[in-house]
Amino acid sequence: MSESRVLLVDDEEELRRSSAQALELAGFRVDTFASAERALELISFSFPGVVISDIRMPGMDGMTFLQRIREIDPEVPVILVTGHGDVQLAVRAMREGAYDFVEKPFTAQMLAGTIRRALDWRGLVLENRRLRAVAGKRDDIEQRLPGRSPLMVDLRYRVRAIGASDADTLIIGETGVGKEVVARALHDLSSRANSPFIAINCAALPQNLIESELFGHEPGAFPGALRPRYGKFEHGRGGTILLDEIGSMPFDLQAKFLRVLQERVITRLGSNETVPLDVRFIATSKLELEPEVAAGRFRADLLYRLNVATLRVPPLAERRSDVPLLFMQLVRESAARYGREDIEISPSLASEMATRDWPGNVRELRNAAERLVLGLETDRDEAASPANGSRLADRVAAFEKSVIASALAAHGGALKPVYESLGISRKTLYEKMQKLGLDRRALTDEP
Ligand SMILES: Nc1ncnc2c1ncn2[C@@H]1O[C@H](COP(=O)(O)OP(=O)(O)OP(=O)(O)O)[C@@H](O)[C@H]1O
Repeated sequence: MSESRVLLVDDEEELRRSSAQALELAGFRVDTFASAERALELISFSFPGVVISDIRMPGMDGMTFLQRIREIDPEVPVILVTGHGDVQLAVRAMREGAYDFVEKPFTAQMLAGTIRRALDWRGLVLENRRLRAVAGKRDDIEQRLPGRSPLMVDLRYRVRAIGASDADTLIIGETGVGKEVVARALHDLSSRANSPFIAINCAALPQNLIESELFGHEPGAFPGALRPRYGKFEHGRGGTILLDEIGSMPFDLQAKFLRVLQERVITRLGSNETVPLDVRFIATSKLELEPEVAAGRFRADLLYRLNVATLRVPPLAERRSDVPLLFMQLVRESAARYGREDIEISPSLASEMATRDWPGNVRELRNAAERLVLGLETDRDEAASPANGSRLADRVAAFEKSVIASALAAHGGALKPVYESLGISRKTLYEKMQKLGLDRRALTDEP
C-alpha cells in the first residue's frame, strides 16, 4: 500500500512523540492523535493503514474506539496498548476483534513486526475488494458507456485500467459527453466504491466561501463562522471527490489544492493543524488545460500533477457510428423512466440521428430521446413510423435507405463490409447511395 499509514492514539504527549519518532525511524508514516475522537474521523472503508491505540484514555477509551472502528470497517487492523500485566483487558480486546495487543512499556522494535504484518493484511483486504468490484462491474461499464466505435472501446479499456488503480485522474471532453458518467464509473470500479462520491462544481462555488466550502473552518475563521464545519473534502473521506470544471478554480486556490494533492492533508480555515485526507481526486475540464497554462490561468505544476492519468471522452462528432444504437438505448431508458411503453424506433430515424450535429453531445441526444418518448417531438409520427408516405415504392425506398444507412454507420463508413453483408455489388451500393441521397461521411466517424 503506497499510502499506508499508522495512526497512533495516546493521551500522553511524551509517549506519543517518542513512539512516533521511533516508528518513523523504522520507516512508517505516522500520524499522532491525543484523542480517539479525532483519529476516528480518518477511518473509512478504504482506510489504507493500521491503528495503534492506548486502551485507557479520557473521553473515548480504546475499547469503545475499537468498536467504532469495527462499525465502519471490521477489517481495519487495530493494535491496542495495555498496561503492564493487564492480561484480562488484553484478552477482552482480542475477543472483541483487535488485531493484536502490546504491553506497556514497549519499544518500536517490538511493534514494527506486528505493524508490518497488519499493513500487509490490510493491503490484501483492500486488493481483494478492488478485484471483486472490478469483476462485478465489468458488464456495467459496457452499459454505462455504450458504443462500438474504436474510440469508445479504447475509453472503456482505459476506464477499467485506471478505475482499478487509485490514481488521481483528469477527464477532458466537450460539454455533455459523459465526463461525470466516466468519473462515477471510475469510483464504482475502485476499492472506494462503498465510500462517498462527492461532486463539486468549481465553476459554481461562491468565490468568497470557496475555501471554507472545500476545506472547512473552525469557529471565528471569518465573520459569522460560529461553529466548526467540515468542508466538502472531508465529507469525501475514504471516497472520491470529483472536481468538475477544474479550470474554473481560482488561481490562488490552485496552489492550496496542489498541496492537498501532494501531501494528502488539509488545514481547516482558522486552524494551524493539518488533518490527513484519504480521498481520490478526479477532475474534469471542457477545455484543454495546456492553453490555459500558457495563458497564465492554470498552474503548470497542478496540471502536471493531475494529468498522470488522463482520459479523453470523445464527442459524438468523432463517433457518429455510435449514435443510432446510443439513441435507441436512450429512448429505452427514457421510456422506462417515464413509465411509457417502449417506442419502436425506425432504423431510418436512428440512422438519421447520426447525420445530425449534436453540439450538446449525449446530453442533447438524451433530451431528444426524452422529447420523443414524451410525444413532444413535432415530427414524431413521421420519425417513429416505419416509413414515410403510403405508396409502396416510397415505403420500399425508405426501408432500403434505412437498411443501408444503418449498415454504413455500423461499419464506420467502410463500403466493403456493407456491400458484402447486404449481398450486393460495390457498383449497386454506389448507385443506391446516390439515388437515396446517402452521404457516408455524414454517417461515419471520419473527420
Ligand atoms: N453513455 C451514456 N449513456 C446514457 N446517458 C449518458 C451517457 N453519457 C452521458 N449521459 C447523460 O448525458 C448527460 C451529460 O452527462 P455528464 O453530466 O456526465 O456530461 P459532462 O461531460 O460531465 O457534461 P458537462 O461538461 O456539461 O458537465 C447526463 O444526463 C448523463 O446521464
